Amino acid sequence: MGSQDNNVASNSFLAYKSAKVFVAGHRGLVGSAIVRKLTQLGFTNLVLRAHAELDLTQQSDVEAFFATEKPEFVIVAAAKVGGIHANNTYPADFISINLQIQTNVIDSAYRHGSKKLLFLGSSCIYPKFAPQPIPEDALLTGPLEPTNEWYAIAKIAGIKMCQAYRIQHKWDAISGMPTNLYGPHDNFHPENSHVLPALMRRFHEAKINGAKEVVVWGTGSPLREFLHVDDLADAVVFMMEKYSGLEHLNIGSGKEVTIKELAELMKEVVGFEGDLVWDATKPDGTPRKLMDSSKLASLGWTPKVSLKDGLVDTYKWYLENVNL
Ligand SMILES: NC(=O)C1=CN([C@@H]2O[C@H](COP(=O)(O)OP(=O)(O)OC[C@H]3O[C@@H](n4cnc5c(N)ncnc54)[C@H](OP(=O)(O)O)[C@@H]3O)[C@@H](O)[C@H]2O)C=CC1
Ligand SMILES: C[C@H]1O[C@H](OP(=O)(O)OP(=O)(O)OC[C@H]2O[C@@H](n3cnc4c(=O)[nH]c(N)nc43)[C@H](O)[C@@H]2O)[C@@H](O)[C@@H](O)C1=O
Repeated sequence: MGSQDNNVASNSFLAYKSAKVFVAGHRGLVGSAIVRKLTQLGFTNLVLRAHAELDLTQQSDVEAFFATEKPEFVIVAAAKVGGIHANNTYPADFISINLQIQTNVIDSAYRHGSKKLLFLGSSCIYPKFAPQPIPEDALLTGPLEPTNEWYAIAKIAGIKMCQAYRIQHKWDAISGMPTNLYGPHDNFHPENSHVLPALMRRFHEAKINGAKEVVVWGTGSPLREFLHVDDLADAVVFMMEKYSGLEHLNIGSGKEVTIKELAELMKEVVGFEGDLVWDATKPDGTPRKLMDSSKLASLGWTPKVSLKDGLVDTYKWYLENVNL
């Protein structure tokens, strides 16, 4: 599969900065980074709706929105998102809300004439014991990681829906599968967030309160691949311009660290001087999920932000915006 699928008309994205672009989920970690990137590039006609203005689980509201606005390009960064604890605790929300949002948006975008849509999944779509680094064709080759299988099933359905609309309707719907992300506008909730923002907040509060130790979940041995959200936004724009194919594409940094290494680095960046205590009653989740992002690399995209620089940047943002 090349970067272009010959059966589907490919539309330049970057040539028309006045084109109407709907970024669903623009207040979240990913959506806000995409809006920053598009604004920097000179896009002048972004269509944005906060959750309170348009609930994307409501089919008739989504339908009315697309009928009125008719966006030419659509990027789906709205979803019910959370870390290992949230995924494990609210499986019904993760499967049902995500299926509803993506089904409503993808179908309405197609029927109201959008030229191209990019759907975002996640590296959790792959089997728990997939070969490492994980190639795109490992999808649906084995059982999923139980802590996030409900979310993963919804995301797999999103990939398949884009493929089905491409095959049946010759419509330019593509999918990107990002690895674990972080950066400005992340969710810093103490329990429901991902590991990186959770630890940033916990170390920061421990430093401010003079605590002697910080509790970190699990054993510290799982490996994770982190990508700064500005790199992800860059990859999304790159795919909108350069990629038109049936297969989803992995979007990763290619660099993995253990959770223990992440915790030590976070401790250094935040400036906490106490000890780490491991809570092995909390789940580790999948042992390793390094993605093979060589297909995206072969089209010409590479990440730029190192984990250390990204953590420093994110902590600065946290101090200025969250810790008021
Ligand atoms: N964060 C990560 O590590 C990764 C994220 N991704 C993917 O990137 C995408 C974005 O994730 P991320 O930015 O982290 O998530 P966030 O939770 O930061 O943002 C999601 C956005 O979607 C909005 N949203 C949720 N439900 C609805 C709804 N019913 N109607 C309208 N808007 C809604 C949220 O609004 P509100 O907060 O008001 O509900 C929020 O603005 C997701 O598809 C996710 O799977 C993939 C891999 C890793
Ligand atoms: C992006 C990705 O995100 C999720 O999968 P995950 O990678 O397992 O996510 P996580 O960031 O929550 O945990 C990573 C590791 O870190 C450990 N860990 C330590 N201390 C804390 C802590 O304080 N909070 C959290 N959340 N984890 C902690 C934790 O025990 C685990 O070993 C799914 O939503 C999945 O669907 C998905 O797509």
